[in-house]
Amino acid sequence: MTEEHLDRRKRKFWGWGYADTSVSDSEILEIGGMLRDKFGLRLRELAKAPDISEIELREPRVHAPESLAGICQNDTWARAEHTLGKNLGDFVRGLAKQFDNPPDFVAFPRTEHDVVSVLDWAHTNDVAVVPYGGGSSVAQGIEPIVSDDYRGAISLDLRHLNRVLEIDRASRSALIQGGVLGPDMENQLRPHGLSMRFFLQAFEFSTLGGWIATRAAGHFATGFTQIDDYVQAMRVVTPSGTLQTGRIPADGAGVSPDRMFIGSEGTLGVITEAWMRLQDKPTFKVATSVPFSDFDKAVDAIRALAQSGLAPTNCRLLDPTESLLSGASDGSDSILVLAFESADHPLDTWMQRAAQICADHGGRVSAEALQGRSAPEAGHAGAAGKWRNFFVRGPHYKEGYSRMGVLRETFETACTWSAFPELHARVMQATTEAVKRECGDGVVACRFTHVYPDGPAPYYTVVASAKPGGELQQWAAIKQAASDAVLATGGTITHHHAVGRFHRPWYDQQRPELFTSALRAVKQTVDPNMVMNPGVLIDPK
Ligand SMILES: Cc1cc2nc3c(=O)[nH]c(=O)nc-3n(C[C@H](O)[C@H](O)[C@H](O)COP(=O)(O)OP(=O)(O)OC[C@H]3O[C@@H](n4cnc5c(N)ncnc54)[C@H](O)[C@@H]3O)c2cc1C
Repeated sequence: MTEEHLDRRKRKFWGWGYADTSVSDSEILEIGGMLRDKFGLRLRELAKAPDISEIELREPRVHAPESLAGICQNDTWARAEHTLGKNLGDFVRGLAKQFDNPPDFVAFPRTEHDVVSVLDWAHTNDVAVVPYGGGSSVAQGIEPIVSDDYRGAISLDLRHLNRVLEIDRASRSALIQGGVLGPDMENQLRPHGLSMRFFLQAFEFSTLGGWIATRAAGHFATGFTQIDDYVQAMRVVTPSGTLQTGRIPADGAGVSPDRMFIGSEGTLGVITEAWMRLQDKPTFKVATSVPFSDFDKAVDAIRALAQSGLAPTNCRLLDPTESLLSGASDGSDSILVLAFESADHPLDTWMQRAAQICADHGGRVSAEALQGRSAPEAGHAGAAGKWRNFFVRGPHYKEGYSRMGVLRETFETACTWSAFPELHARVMQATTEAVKRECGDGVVACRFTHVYPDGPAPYYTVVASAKPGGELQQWAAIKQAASDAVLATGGTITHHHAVGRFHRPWYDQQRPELFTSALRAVKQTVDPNMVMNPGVLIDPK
């Protein structure tokens, strides 16, 4: 990919992806047909996507100073593009042309020095700064909503900090700039035979800095799941100065400075670079899918797998509704998508043992898997293939759901295995009741995205008919019921979607009070004027 290509390809100001690509109407209607036929949803005529000429933004409250003018833009496209994230409410508001909180301008730093200059100016002028990676936040992390205590708010888009700067082959790690998108990073690592293998669903339009700032969780279902495990060292620019942590494989020297910034969601500073742990490209892969007629037995099988030490790369359990939604089955079974990969050794022994565990718990395991081989339909075909395609295309469908009047959104959590049965029962009951009350129809589906020896990360999908103009209220009521049930039964408000502004009410309940004071003291030190992403994680002033 040439530099020109990286810099100039325009992203949509609303929706997902580049401005010159779109999911076709026929693809959206095909999904709509499935939802109508299988779940009885009421579809609307496809709404037209908004055109930039129809978008009206409030006048900018502040302007870039002369010294920064060369890296700043305040045209309607740039401001609109940096207003909304990628959750249901963002898509609904975008479609309704509601861009109420645009940044006053957008800064596009080309160097770390530019980042320092922007923060210096913002800090001195009481202007809030919202760091922006790929803008794939589903937690209102990038929407510049700030109080009148600030003279204005700007978005700091890091897309030009998009280079792999140095590779340490012996230590299998690389120094990478924070604004690089997933595919651009992998393209630069590939010639070295290396990969981060951190394929979160939003991989195409999210950045390394965004992953670190939100504690994202990627491709691996066990072992290395969250970005925390991949970070070796990092460099952060704060309004009080720049901080560089040391490159150490494991460090016992007190509280970890990396851990202070991982998950800070742009509230403490800007992650400009990080040394990241990489993987060799896997050459051995083995995969299968296992149907279970009993969801509870499937859960027991996954727990046994998670505690076995086998560490499957993929270990995703889809309940019958999730299987039906993704086309992985006809909805009568739960499906486990199971895979192992290695750059070093064949995996038949691992697969054999995993298949036996599944069979012991009632899974209908293929003869090939029991012999340690891939099932003929595994990977890119059959149930696993259908699930994979749906997963990869998923982000592109999001705007389509809103356009055809389908209320579709997800929420996720993590809990211990001992807490899971009650959490799942109460979450399903509270959410299903809220969905029926608010929408009159609809379903709630569950899958495990990640599993740990001590518990799963359950991920729920809601699909229902939307009330025209009432979608935000419908989802607010459903989300409230679901999140209250999650917290009441020992779950976290988010395993990997971050806190942002949207999850604040529950994060405020979950976070220990003394920790709030400590976090505030840290913020006071690195960001004394509280200009960094105010309203995210803790109250600004
Ligand atoms: C369809 C879809 C699928 C998704 N799938 C997953 C998934 O599988 N796993 C997962 O973990 N998440 C997922 N997400 C959520 C989202 O992709 C992650 O939160 C991601 O890490 C955000 O990265 P970004 O670069 O887009 O950050 P942005 O959305 O731009 O920003 C997110 C937050 O990080 C801050 N930030 C961004 N860059 C920096 C930086 N360099 N320095 C400091 N702060 C910064 C922002 O201020 C903001 O608070 C998904 C989202 C969508 C829309």
